[in-house]
Amino acid sequence: MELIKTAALSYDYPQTCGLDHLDLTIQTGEFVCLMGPNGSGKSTLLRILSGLAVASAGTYTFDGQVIDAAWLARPAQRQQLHQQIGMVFQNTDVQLFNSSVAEEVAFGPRQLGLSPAAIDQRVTDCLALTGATAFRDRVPYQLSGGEKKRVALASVLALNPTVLLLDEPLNGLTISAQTEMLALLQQLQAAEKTIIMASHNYQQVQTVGDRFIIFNEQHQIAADVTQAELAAQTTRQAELMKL
Ligand SMILES: Nc1ncnc2c1ncn2[C@@H]1O[C@H](COP(=O)(O)OP(=O)(O)OP(=O)(O)O)[C@@H](O)[C@H]1O
Repeated sequence: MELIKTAALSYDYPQTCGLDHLDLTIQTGEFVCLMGPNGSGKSTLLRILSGLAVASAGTYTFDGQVIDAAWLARPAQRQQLHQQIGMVFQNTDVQLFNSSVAEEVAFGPRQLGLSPAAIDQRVTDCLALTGATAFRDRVPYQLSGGEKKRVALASVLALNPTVLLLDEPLNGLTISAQTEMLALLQQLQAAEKTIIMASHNYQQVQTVGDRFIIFNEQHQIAADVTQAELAAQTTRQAELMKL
């Protein structure tokens, strides 16, 4: 099913272009890797898809609904989108603000009005899933970068979103933690989540992504290819290895 669609979507920052005329369609259950040089627009696209930013021109449609400034201005609608689309930020410090890890993960489910027992169950499950159970009583702010990533993912999963947006989720993780994170994302895809992940590390993600959307320095899509298509494009692969 067509879940996400953008048509001629552009985004302008005050002094620079963020995205230039993007046309893309993402189906439910796909595992999409966004790749490309620094500043090419990957984070900007994730911010628009999550509803944190609004396109300067063109349209963004999620699950048949056009998401624009007017639609997002209604708090109930914005909350509905944020429940369906979870985002793990590149800088996890911006999303961790509670006094303990357990509180951090409980925050979203509490906003949804779940019972204390149901909240506790979600916290326990999501911490176990992300390998963060040992940090349950720690202060999120004092965790290492890699530990913060797991807690951020746990807090996003606690809302049971259908789409997961991840901005460089492997940064700051050890090699074994990167492998665990990718295995977890594949497990989530198998549970019918749609995964959209920005990454620099082609070597790490080449076997997990179904599809690779590659940006160029002009903030446009340079290529939109399946894993098999990319595997046959040796020059492009060599370029991605250098990112
Ligand atoms: N808050 C901002 N204010 C002004 N310009 C910005 C801002 N954020 C991003 N940009 C600019 O928009 C363009 C796209 O940036 P974006 O962060 O989306 O790229 P990216 O592909 O995610 O980069 P990276 O790989 O370095 O994270 C860049 O030219 C960047 O300098």
